[in-house]
Amino acid sequence: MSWTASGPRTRTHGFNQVHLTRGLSIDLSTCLEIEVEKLAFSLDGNRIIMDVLHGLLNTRWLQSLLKVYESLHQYLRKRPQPVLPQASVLCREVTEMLRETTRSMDFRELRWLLGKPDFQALLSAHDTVAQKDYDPILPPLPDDIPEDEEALRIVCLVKNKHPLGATIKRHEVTGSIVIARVIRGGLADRSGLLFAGDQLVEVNGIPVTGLEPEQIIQLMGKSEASVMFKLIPVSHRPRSSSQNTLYVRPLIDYCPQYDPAIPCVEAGLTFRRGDILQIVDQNDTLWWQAKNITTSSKCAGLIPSNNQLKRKQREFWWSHSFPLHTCNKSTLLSPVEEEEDMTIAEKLVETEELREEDAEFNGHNQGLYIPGFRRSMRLCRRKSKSSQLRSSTRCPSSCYTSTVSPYEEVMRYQRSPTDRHRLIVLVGPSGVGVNELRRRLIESDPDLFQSPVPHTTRPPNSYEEDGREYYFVSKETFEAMALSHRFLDYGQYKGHLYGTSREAVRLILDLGLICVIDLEPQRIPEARTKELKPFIIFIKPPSIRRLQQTRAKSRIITDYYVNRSFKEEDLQEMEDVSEKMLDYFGHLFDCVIVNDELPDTHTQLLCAVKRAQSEPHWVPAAWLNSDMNA
Ligand SMILES: Nc1ncnc2c1ncn2[C@@H]1O[C@H](COP(=O)(O)OP(=O)(O)OP(=O)(O)O)[C@@H](O)[C@H]1O
Repeated sequence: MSWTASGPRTRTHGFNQVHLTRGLSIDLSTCLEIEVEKLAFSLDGNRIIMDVLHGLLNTRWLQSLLKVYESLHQYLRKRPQPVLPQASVLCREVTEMLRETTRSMDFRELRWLLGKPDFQALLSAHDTVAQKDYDPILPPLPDDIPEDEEALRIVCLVKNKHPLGATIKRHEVTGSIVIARVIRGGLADRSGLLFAGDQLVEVNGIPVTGLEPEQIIQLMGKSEASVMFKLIPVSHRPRSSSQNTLYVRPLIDYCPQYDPAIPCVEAGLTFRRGDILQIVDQNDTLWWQAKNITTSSKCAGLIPSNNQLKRKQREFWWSHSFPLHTCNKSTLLSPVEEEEDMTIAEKLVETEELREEDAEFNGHNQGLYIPGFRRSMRLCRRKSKSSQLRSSTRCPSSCYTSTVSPYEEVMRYQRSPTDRHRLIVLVGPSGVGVNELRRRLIESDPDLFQSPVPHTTRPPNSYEEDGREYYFVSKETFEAMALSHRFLDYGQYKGHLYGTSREAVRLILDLGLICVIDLEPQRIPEARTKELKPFIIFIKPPSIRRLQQTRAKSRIITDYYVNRSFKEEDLQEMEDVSEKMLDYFGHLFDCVIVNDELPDTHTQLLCAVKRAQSEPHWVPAAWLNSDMNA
């Protein structure tokens, strides 16, 4: 059809004159065409608008949508009725008739076709729809239902592909079989007819007296569509707990299959460290019921209670021990330890070392000074990072787990525009690009992002200003600050102490800016406070192959005179350390970003930082409850 902007043609139907619901006298696309023609008239032939409208009308998707719409309309008008409600009966009759005339090959083939299981299934489906027979057929109720309804209850549950959602046990005193627990959200719970403590009398008409719980389970498994229970209701139903819903972040992995203590493995809930669990039932002191929000589990499952976990903490089903150890060295590194961290090669070339201000990026960029990027600061951090990661892997878990709850209570927190910004913490293996990304972030908007000025015991150089490159303090002052936990992290490099203080961070946050720091993962607990509400971003290396490709021209910061390029073993170590960090500290990371192509990573980081400040995230409940210590 050709379109002109010359005004209406001969057709005079108006869109609003066509009654769509009373049956389409013309089809919908014709109707729209007429409307567009009318518009052409009123738009005085505006060709551009008309072309747009015609283009739209002729798009494939709109045409398809209109076809669907019209088909549905036709269906609604016709309201098709089944020709006969029992096609399978007719099929049987035809098959019988064909049996009597078996001479012809065609008849035999037709009989074979009609008898095929898929054809029979098709007819059965047709009959179900034709008869609108969607309800399951329940077995008839027994005749001998006692008059006192509460004395005995008959419950018939229709099975589906999900488990029943209840466990049974033998009562310790009476020896009778009782419902041990009803799993929240499961079939039994949704029926509202089974309760913990109900005594089981019969299953599918078979008395359970003398049967073992396992035999009863088998009995239930045998019934196909439904299962019928005869029960003596529990006299005192436990009142459904009115506690507020509790959310926790487990600090361990848990797999019911490896827990010999769980009352029913099938009812157990698997979770990983760092998942978010919604605790829906705490009535049992040993086994709670929870849903895994992270894996979107619909039905609750059993998880060990806090007390149970603490009791079990040394048993083999702990797939990972919790890595944060209170015994981690909080004292300052001794010179001897520092010495140990240096390789032989580094010691040999010590005379050639760079002055720290000669580093590749020392904070000066186009008139803007960004503190915290000096070589000494970074190298001291790297040394303490590697030594502490080693010490945490050596240390037995018992020193920590005996004192810390295996579940951390969490809540949703969304920063309000009047709150201070959340502290942004970047974590990653050495060389992955944490400093590069931090620098790019700050340079992208220095009026919003800032890095705290570190403290050092090193004497200032002539060109340095106190409070710009560093806060220059005495060793005594530094040590006193460290002892009173005023540093988020600190370390020693070539006899001098370097550290990032809470005050320096606070100074930035108080200005309404976003403070960005990098931390070694062992120091994250120092920063996880109600005041700072840190958002922790893990910078992960890509695959070794991608590292080889992307880091071909990159330089690794060293003690040497020249920062050298990455060697194969550097890349491998980066991967290994990254795995370890994720393994030990993954549950503390709010976000993981793979640093593959630098510009992409920078964009992702920027988005993550914005989300941290404006979207809700799970945080420790202690950060939000005024009566809890944080
Ligand atoms: N995605 C990337 N592609 C290419 N080069 C990169 C990428 N990310 C970082 N680099 C480069 O890799 C080198 C090391 O990065 P950077 O100094 O930021 O590491 P780091 O994680 O801060 O290490 P450290 O903790 O040891 O100081 C730098 O030369 C940096 O420019």
